[in-house]
Order: sequence, then structure tokens, then C-alpha cells
Amino acid sequence: MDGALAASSTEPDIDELDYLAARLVNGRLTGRPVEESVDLARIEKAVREILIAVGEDPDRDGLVKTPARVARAYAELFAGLRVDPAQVLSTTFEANHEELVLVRDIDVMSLCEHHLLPFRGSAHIGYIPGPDGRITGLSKLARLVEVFARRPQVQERLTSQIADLLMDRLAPRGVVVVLECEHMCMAMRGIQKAGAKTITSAVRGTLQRDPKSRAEAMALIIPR
Ligand SMILES: Nc1nc2c(ncn2[C@@H]2O[C@H](COP(=O)(O)OP(=O)(O)OP(=O)(O)O)[C@@H](O)[C@H]2O)c(=O)[nH]1
Ligand SMILES: [Zn+2]
Repeated sequence: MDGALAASSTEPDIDELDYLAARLVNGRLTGRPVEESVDLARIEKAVREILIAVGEDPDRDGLVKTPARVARAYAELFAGLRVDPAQVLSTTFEANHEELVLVRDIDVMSLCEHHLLPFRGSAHIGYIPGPDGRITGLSKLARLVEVFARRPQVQERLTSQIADLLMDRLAPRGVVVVLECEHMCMAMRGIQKAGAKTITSAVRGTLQRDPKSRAEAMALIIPR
């Protein structure tokens, strides 16, 4: 991402929202300053308009600070837009491990890009290291989920973005990513089917080509 800053010896002067974006990537500041990328005043203006449009009084006591709160909340919820996901995997290690590495049940919270309502569930991410034995810290898989989830998303794209970045940065033999989420846009409004779960998968490399390895990985991800 343009304007990315590397960690420096002097403490960067960042505010709380930049700090949140930075925290997504290993504690390093990699995003642009929040005031360059999130127009808080514009969000505030829009939220005030929404409150008026739904018939509320934006000047009543309980709502007077709401536009500012929502603006800061959106900046936080979309902090992933200011982060280069490749930075998450900038630290890798070598290991003699040629079998599956799988992290299950990573909490996922994102906002669907159609209604800007949350979807929530679990991510399961597995990969088989490549011939060069490159692996990454386990927490980095969860950080990767955060960077892509904190953007307006559809579950399918979120799933494949995680898989594709792992393929690109770790050059593994294969990758499998499965997400199971409940979408509030299907629960709170519209069809109103609370509890319905959407399951998406992205499978790459040998895990895509070899049905036996894929079945083994899937059996660990979704036990019967
Ligand atoms: N494929 C996919 N669809 C999603 C996701 N999140 C929300 N949706 C769907 O996006 C669709 C948007 O459909 P539209 O017909 O344009 O919008 P709508 O009239 O609000 O649709 P309803 O939800 O059916 O009332 C809906 O069917 C949602 O269920 C997602 O992550 N992936
Ligand atoms: Zn939606």
C-alpha cells in the first residue's frame, strides 16, 4: 500500500485509530494516517442525515454524540482498508514440516458490503508448507483474517483473499480456508432467518488437486 511506513526507532505520532490499524499487523505502523483515508467529518454528517431521515432528533441528549461515535466505529471496523495484508506475513520461519498446519475456530467479524451489517463466525485455515519449508507464526493467520475482515466484504471474497495471500507469500504446497458465518442481514431484516450458516471454502495447490489430502484436511476442519 502507498505510504507504508516501516517500524522506526522513534515512536511514530499516531492516534488511537492508527494504532488500531497498526495493531492488525504485528504492532508495526503500515497504514496511512487515518485522517488521510477516513473522512470522519463526512461520516458524521451522513449519520446525522440518516438519523433525521428515520425520524429521529439528532440533537436530543442521547444522540448528540452518536454521529461522532459512529464515525470512529466505522474507521475501526474498516481499518483493514488501510493495511497492506502482505505485511502480516513479512515474518516467516523455516521448519522441517511437510504435513498440514491447521488453525481452527478463528473468530471472524466483518460487515457485508451489501447492507453494512455484520456477519460473524469462524475461520479455519490450513496449509502444507512448500519445499523450502517456509512457515509463519500461527497468530499471523488470525491477523490475516482481521485485515481482510475489517473491510466491506462478501464471505466468498474474504475466504479466497486469505487463501490467495497465503499461496503468494508462503509458497506452500497447498492451502485450505473454510469460513462458517451467520449474516445479520439475513437474521435482523429481509428474510429474517436467524441461525442460518453460510459455509465457504477456498482450496489451492495440492489440497485442490489431491482428493485424499483435501478429504483429510476437511475432516479435521469439520469433524463429523
Ligand atoms: N454471496 C453473498 N451474498 C451476500 C453476502 N452477504 C450478504 N449477501 C446477500 O446479498 C444479497 C443482496 O441482494 P439484493 O437483492 O441486492 O438486496 P436485498 O433486496 O436487500 O436482498 P434481501 O436480503 O433478499 O432482502 C442478499 O441476498 C444477501 O443475503 C455474502 O457474503 N455473500
Ligand atoms: Zn448483507
